[in-house]
Amino acid sequence: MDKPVAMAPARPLDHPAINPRRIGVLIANLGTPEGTDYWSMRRYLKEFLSDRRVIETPRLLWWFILNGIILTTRPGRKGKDYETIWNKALNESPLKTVTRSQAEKLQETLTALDDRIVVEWGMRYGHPSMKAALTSLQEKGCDRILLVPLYPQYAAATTATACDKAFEALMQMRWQPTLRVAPPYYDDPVYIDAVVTGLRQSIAALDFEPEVILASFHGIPKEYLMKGDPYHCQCVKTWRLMREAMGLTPDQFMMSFQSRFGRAEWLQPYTDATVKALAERGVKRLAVVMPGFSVDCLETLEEIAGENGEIFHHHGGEKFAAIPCLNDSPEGMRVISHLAIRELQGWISPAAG
Ligand SMILES: C=CC1=C(C)c2cc3[nH]c(cc4nc(cc5[nH]c(cc1n2)c(C)c5CCC(=O)O)C(CCC(=O)O)=C4C)c(C)c3C=C
Ligand SMILES: [Fe+2]
Ligand SMILES: [Fe+2]
Repeated sequence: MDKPVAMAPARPLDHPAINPRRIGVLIANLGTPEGTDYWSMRRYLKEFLSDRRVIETPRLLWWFILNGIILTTRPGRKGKDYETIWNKALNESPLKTVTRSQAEKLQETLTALDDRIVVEWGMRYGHPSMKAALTSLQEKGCDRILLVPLYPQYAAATTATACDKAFEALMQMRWQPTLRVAPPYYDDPVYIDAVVTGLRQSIAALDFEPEVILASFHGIPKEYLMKGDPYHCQCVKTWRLMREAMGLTPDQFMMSFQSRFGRAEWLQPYTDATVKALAERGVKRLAVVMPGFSVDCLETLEEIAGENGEIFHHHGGEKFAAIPCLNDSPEGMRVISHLAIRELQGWISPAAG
């Protein structure tokens, strides 16, 4: 009789633990300072404005401008602006509070479809970092990860740099998860319907009917458009689709670019100049919607609701409204869930979604 063959154990006794296979979803946004004090602001601005995707000025020249002028004056000034919007209950900026809530709500929706899905949120600058979020997903056993940059319109300065940071984190991993990236959604019918529905609901709740609605998008330097960045064209398409859905003319539903930084020319028309010109032209009731921001932040709450509201009133305007972003509202979550479920196809059961 043959001797039984000794079977090698399936796994050596000191084999590292094997986690169950899960699927990760990482929602990513820009990032925000940890505090409003000088050093927190300086740390945030230094990381942000040292990014070559954001500032393309030659390195040596920019080093002197950044360290010599910007990082000495801007942290104090902008820290005061952040104080006006700060979430004092949680001691954090609204961008963080809302992004966390978006992740929690998305987790609930996706768990109902497939309990293997784990949702995390990460910031391109500051905390929680993209690396921390990706590592956490990996530690939870995710070998497939969907990255959803929460920018409806693609810009190298926002979407591409978030992807760079994610892939940079993957560079250090022995067992890299498979990474998928959700595309920009500037013309997605679900997104357009959500921003238009949100706009209609906000207008219905106002104590006035706007004569003009202005869609204000964050700007980028005009040079970036000339070099081939599609951001401008994607913003224009979002604006056109929203205008058509609202049934308004280009005079009733206008478009502009805000948040200019530095002395170079940025995409035009500028929001502050447009708001001023409208007030001077005799427009008394104005609403500003900011469809390029998935979350209310300094640029929507302080710059538009605060500064531009003042500009409008100062030049003769009477009623001004800054329309809230989609945030974690049912409409906002409808967009994020739609993107995630669509892009997860093939990883989750076809019936899901
Ligand atoms: C929505 C898309 C955004 C694009 C495009 C964008 C381009 C861009 N931004 C800067 C410089 C700054 N932006 C700042 C704040 C900020 N920017 C966005 C979004 C886009 N930026 C958001 C959501 C925020 C707010 C973050 C928050 O904490 O609430 C700031 C910091 C504030 C300040 O100092 O003014 C800077 C600086 C450039 C140069 C740029 C394109 C090249
Ligand atoms: Fe910005
Ligand atoms: Fe364009």
